[in-house]
Amino acid sequence: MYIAHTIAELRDHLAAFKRPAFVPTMGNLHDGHLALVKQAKPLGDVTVASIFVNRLQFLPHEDFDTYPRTWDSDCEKLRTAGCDVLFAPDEKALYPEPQTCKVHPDPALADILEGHFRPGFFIGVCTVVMKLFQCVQPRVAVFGKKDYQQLMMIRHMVRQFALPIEIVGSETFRADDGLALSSRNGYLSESERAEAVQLSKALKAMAEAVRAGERDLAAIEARAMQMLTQRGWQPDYLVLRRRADLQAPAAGEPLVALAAARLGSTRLIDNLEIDTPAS
Ligand SMILES: Nc1ncnc2c1ncn2[C@@H]1O[C@H](COP(=O)(O)OP(=O)(O)OP(=O)(O)O)[C@@H](O)[C@H]1O
Ligand SMILES: CC(C)(CO)[C@@H](O)C(=O)[O-]
Ligand code: BAL
Repeated sequence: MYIAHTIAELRDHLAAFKRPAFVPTMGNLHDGHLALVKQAKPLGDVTVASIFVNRLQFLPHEDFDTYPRTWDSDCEKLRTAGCDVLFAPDEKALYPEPQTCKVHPDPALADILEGHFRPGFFIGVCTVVMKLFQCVQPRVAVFGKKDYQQLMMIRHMVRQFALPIEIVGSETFRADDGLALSSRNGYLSESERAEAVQLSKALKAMAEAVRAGERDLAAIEARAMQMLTQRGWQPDYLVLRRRADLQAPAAGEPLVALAAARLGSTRLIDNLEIDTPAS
């Protein structure tokens, strides 16, 4: 696996290829990330991953400084997964001057849910992804559905700027008990880790209620909220939205249940696409 630490090194190396398939990450890699790399492999003539903890998408009180950085094991995992190129710039290499020119994504999608609770988050994400896209110039890029709104945001950005990049969404990789794998799961204590499964259970209960034909979506959301709150969680949101734009659904529209909640000091997100439309 070739490791590029600068944009120049990356461009020199990738000049020999026509169809890079790209997986951007913030490192501390787990099997969910590796599934993305394996999915990317047959889609291009070279598989590129990036590791960059992007300061622009963290609020001042968030975990930028403590975000787990596990360089040696990340490299080993990427090699084993068959990654060909790792782009791992430091902040000076990717942002040699303050990044004052930013991508401002559509507020209708960027300012709700994650964007509401993490103001500016999607400006930071879209700006770094746009920049990484300029560096790698991929033909295809793979993102996880675990970060559902992020995937939608990137698809929208790519469409609006007519970027010649196919965006592939990869199914959420879960632990045996149903917890979505996430780097931030590493912050959980042993007892919190056992409790963490309740987030996906709350989403499943919402999906079951929709499947059973319950029409009052607000009541379904309120029950899920109460269930987690009673167990000591602090939910930011637990909602049923239409898949097209994550707005309030009307009858007959395909749904997705989305959640973000804090367990102790760890904030987890998850979501579930629901086969049955709103009734
Ligand atoms: N369990 C998972 N299944 C599928 N894709 C995932 C999973 N976890 C992360 N990804 C995807 O991997 C890419 C990089 O994500 P990132 O490095 O932020 O990992 P993360 O585990 O989501 O970290 P965090 O805990 O900080 O949210 C994103 O496209 C993300 O959606
Ligand atoms: C897409 C991304 C790598 C941008 O920093 C990050 O938001 C992530 O890891 O999901
Ligand atoms: N996994 C999305 C990146 C973030 O939470 O900062």
